[in-house]
Amino acid sequence: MNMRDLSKDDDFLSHLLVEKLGTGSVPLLVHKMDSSRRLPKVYPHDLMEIVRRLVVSKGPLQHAIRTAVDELFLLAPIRYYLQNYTQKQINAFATHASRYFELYHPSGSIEISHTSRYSHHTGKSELCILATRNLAPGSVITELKGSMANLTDEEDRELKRTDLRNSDIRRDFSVIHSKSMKKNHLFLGPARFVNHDCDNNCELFREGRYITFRVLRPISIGEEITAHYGDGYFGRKNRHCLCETCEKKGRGGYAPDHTDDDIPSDSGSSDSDSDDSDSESEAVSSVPEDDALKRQANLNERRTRRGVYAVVTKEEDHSDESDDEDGSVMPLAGASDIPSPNEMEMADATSNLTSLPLSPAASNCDPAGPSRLSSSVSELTPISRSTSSLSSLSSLEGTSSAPKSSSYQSIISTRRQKAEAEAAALVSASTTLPEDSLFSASPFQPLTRTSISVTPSKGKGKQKVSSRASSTPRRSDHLQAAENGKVKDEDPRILRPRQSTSAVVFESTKEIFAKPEIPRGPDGRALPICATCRNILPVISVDHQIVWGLGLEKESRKKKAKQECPRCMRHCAIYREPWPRRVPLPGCASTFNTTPREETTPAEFARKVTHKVLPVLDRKIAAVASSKRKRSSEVPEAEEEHERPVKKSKESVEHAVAKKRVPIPLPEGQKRKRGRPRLMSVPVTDSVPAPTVKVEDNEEPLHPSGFKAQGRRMNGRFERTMSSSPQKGHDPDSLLDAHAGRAQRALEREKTKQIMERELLVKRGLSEIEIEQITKRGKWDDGNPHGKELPLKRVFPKRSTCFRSGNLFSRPNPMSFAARAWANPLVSDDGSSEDEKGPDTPEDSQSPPAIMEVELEDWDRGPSLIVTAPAVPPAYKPSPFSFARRRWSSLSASPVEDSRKSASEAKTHMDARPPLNMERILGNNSYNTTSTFKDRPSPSTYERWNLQDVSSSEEEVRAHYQLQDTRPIY
Ligand SMILES: C[S@@+](CC[C@H](N)C(=O)[O-])C[C@H]1O[C@@H](n2cnc3c(N)ncnc32)[C@H](O)[C@@H]1O
Repeated sequence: MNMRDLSKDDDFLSHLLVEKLGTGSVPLLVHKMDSSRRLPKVYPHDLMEIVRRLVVSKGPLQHAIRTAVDELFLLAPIRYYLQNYTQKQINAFATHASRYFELYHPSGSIEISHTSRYSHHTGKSELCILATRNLAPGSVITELKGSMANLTDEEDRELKRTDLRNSDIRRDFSVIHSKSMKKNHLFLGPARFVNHDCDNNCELFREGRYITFRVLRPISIGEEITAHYGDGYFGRKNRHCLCETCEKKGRGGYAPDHTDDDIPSDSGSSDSDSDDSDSESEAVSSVPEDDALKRQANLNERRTRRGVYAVVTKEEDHSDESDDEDGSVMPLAGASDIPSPNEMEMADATSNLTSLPLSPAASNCDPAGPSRLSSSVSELTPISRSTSSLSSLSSLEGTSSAPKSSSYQSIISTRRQKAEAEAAALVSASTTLPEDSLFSASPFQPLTRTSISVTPSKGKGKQKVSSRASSTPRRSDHLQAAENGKVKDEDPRILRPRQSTSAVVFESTKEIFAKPEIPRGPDGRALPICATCRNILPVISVDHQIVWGLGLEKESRKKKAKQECPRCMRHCAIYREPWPRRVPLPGCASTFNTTPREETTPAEFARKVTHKVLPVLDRKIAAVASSKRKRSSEVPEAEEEHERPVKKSKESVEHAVAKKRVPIPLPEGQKRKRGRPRLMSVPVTDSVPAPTVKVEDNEEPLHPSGFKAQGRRMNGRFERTMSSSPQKGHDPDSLLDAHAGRAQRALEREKTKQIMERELLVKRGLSEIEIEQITKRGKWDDGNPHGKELPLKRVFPKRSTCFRSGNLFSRPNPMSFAARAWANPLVSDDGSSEDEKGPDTPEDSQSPPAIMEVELEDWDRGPSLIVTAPAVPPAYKPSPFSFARRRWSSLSASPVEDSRKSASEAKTHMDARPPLNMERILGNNSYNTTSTFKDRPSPSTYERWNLQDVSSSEEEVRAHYQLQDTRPIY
C-alpha cells in the first residue's frame, strides 16, 4: 500500500466520519478533499445512524467501536471502496475507522471541529481538535490517536515535488519528518488535526502503539487542543505562525513588521524546513533564511507548511524497520521513531503513562459524561516542553491580560488589506471593520466575524487565568474591553470562539447564559450567536466560497434566537443532548432514540445492536415487513368481514383492554428513549379516540351472559340455549340480525343444499309433488312466524369426520344405518337451529360445509368420494336393506368402486368436493381421506415454509451485504 492509498484511506475516513456527519445540507466540517480522487458516495444519514448507535451502545468501548466498524463495512459504498483491498488493507482501514469512531464515544473528551483561523490564507476552513470537557494537566487524551506510515524514497520525493507543485495534493498529507533520516513519515489518524500553537496546551507523546497527546495545562471545554510543531516549522522562529499565542503577542504572522514577502511558499521541501524545527539554532542553520525569503508566495496560495509535524532523530527512528498491522502503516506500536524530548520538544514516552489514573478534573467535573482520560500531573516533569510552556504561560498571562486586549488586534486583516486593497477604506477596518463590508467584496472578507468566546466569570481561579492563554480569544476579553470602553476589534478571520464550561462552573455558565452579553460588530449591530454555545456563528468557506453562515444577521430575531452553530447542530444530532453534554444529566431520562438500521419495532430499540444481532435483526425486520404487507393486503377482506359475525377473539379482547391504556404523553419534541412506549392504565376519556376495532363495536356479543348458563351434552357440545329457541317468543329476526353473517351463511348453505337436492331428485325421476313432499319435511315451518326456511339438519352422515374413522367403509348394520338416516325428520329433537346459534366448537369450525360452492363446470373433473350424503331423507321408506344398499352404492361411487354410476349421481358426489378456493390452496387434490391429509400441508410444513422464507430473507441480506467478504479481522 503506497502513501497515496494510505493517505487516501485516512482522508476518506475523516471525510466520512467528520465532515459527512453534518445536519442536512450544512457542511459542518469542511475539509476539502482532493477533488481528483473519486470516492464512492456514502449517505451521511447512514453514517450518522452508525455513530448514533455507537453513542447509545451500553457495552464496552472496544465492542461498541467494533460494532460501528462492522456496520460501516456493511455499507455498499464502503464495500465498493474496499473491493480490491487485501485482508490486511481492510484491517488497516478498519483500524483507522475505529480511531475516528472512538472520538464520538460518550466517554471521549474531544471533538473534531472546524477552524477558520487559517482560512484567510488558505481560503478553507481547516480542522482542529476541541476539548469537550475540562482537561486537567497530565491527562492523556487517549482517543486522540495517530499513527505513522513509512514512505519509500520515491514517495518521499514525490511528496516534496507535489508539495512544491500542487498545494491541493500536498494538503492531503500530514507528515512527520525524520531529521536524521531526512525522510518523511505519513501521519495518519485524528491526531493529525491538532494544530500548532507556540504556547501549546498539549504535547505529543507515544503511548503504547500510538502517538497520542498529554495535557500540559488546564484546558477548558471548547478550547482547542494544540501541540508544538517545532520552533522553525512556520519559517524561521515561526515567523509565519498564525496561532493564537502569536496573535495575542503580536508576533509571528501577526507581527507589525510582518510582510507577506517573507512567507515561504509553504516549505517546498518539507524536510529542508523541518530540519530547523527542533531547536531554533538548528532551524536557523538548517533553513537558510534567505531561502525562505526567496520564496515569494501568492497570497491566496500561501500555506503554512502542512504536515511536517515532528522530526525524528536517527537513534530514535526505527520506523522503517518496524512492522505494523498492514506492513505499511505503522501505528507506532511500540515504535521508537517518536522524537525524543530534547529534539522534538516532546515528552519522553514512558510506559507507565499507559496506566495513568483518571484525571480527577476530567472525571469529576464534566457534564459531557464519563471520561476515560488518563492523567498524571507528576508525569509532567520529564516534559521539556511543558516546563517552558508553563513558564511561558505565566509570563504570557501577564502580558495577555485584559489591558492587552487592544494589542489583540488582528494583524492579519492588515495583511489582507495590504494584499488586496491597501489604500481602501478597509485599512481602518483592521481595527474597526464595518460588518457589512466584511461580508462582501473579497472572498475572504465574508470570513470576518468578531471572535468572542464565553468564559465563566467566576469560580475558576487559576484555571481561568491559565485558560486565557489558550488559543482563542475569550469573551471575557471582550467584556473587559467593553468595560474599558472599547469593543474588541474586528478580526477578519473566523476565529472559532470557545466556551469554557465545566461541571464545576456549570452554574456560572448558566448565569452567563441567563444574561447573555450580545456581541456586537464594530458597527454596533449584534452578531449572530449560537443558541446553544453562545459562540459567534462562524462563516465557513470552501475554496474561497462561503458555504455556510452568510446572511445570518439578516434573519428574523426569532430565527436567530434558535440558530445553532454547525458544531452544536452536529452534537445534538449525534447525542440528542445540547452541546457539550454527551450523556443525559443524572436523573434525567435521555431523550435519545436511535434510529434503527431499518424499520424496526420499538421493542428492538431496547436491545443492544451488535454485529451478531444484525442478521437476526434483519430477519425480523423482513418478517415484520412481510406481515405488514400481508396485513395491508388483507384490509379489504377485513372490511368485508365487518358484515360477518366475528367471534370475540382473544386478540380483540386484548385490544379492548389495550384501549383503556394510553401512552404517557411526553413533552413536545421529546422522544421516548427506547423500548416499548410505557403505558399507564388510566380511564379513557372521551377525548381519547378509541382505536379502530374491527367489528365488535356495534355487534351484540354472541353470548352476552357467557357460556356458563348454557348446558352441555354428553359429547361436550353446547345445549340449545333458551334464548336461541324461536319457540320461546324470541324474534328470529333479531337473532338473525345479531348473527347475521353466520346465519346468513348457514341459510345460503342450506339453500344451496336444497337446490342441489331438488336437482338430484329431479334427476332421479321424482315428480314435483314428491319433491315437494320431501322438501316440506325439511322445512322448519312449525312455530316459525315468518315461515323462513331454517337450515335443514344434516343427518347423514352426521359429520364428515366419520369418514375418517372408516365407519362408512365398514358397512354397518343396514338396520341401524337406515334408522339413523330416517331419523332426521322424525327424530329432530334438538331443533335444527341449534347448530347455527350455539357457540362454535372446534368441530364446527373444522367441518367443511356440506354442500356448497359447487361449481358445475367443475364436475367434469369426474366423481370423487362423497363427503356428505344428501341431507334430504328419502320421501318414501324403502326397506332398510334396499335403502342401505342404495346409500352404500352411492357412497362407493368412486371411479374405482363403481364405474356403473350414472352421470347424475356422479355429479351429486361432486357436491362433496371442497370449494374451489380450497382446492386452490390444496392444489388440485380432491378432498378425500387419502389425498387430503396426505397432500395438505401440515402445520409443521407451514412452519417449515415460514422458516424457509425467513432464511431466504436472511440469505438475501447476506447476499446483499456479501458479509463474508470484507469483514475486518481484529
Ligand atoms: C497537521 S495539520 C493540522 C490540521 C489542519 N488544520 C487540517 O485541517 O488539516 C497542519 C496544518 O494546519 C495549519 N496550521 C496549524 N497550525 C498552524 C499555525 N500555528 N499557523 C499556521 N497554520 C497552521 C497549517 O495549514 C498546517 O499545514
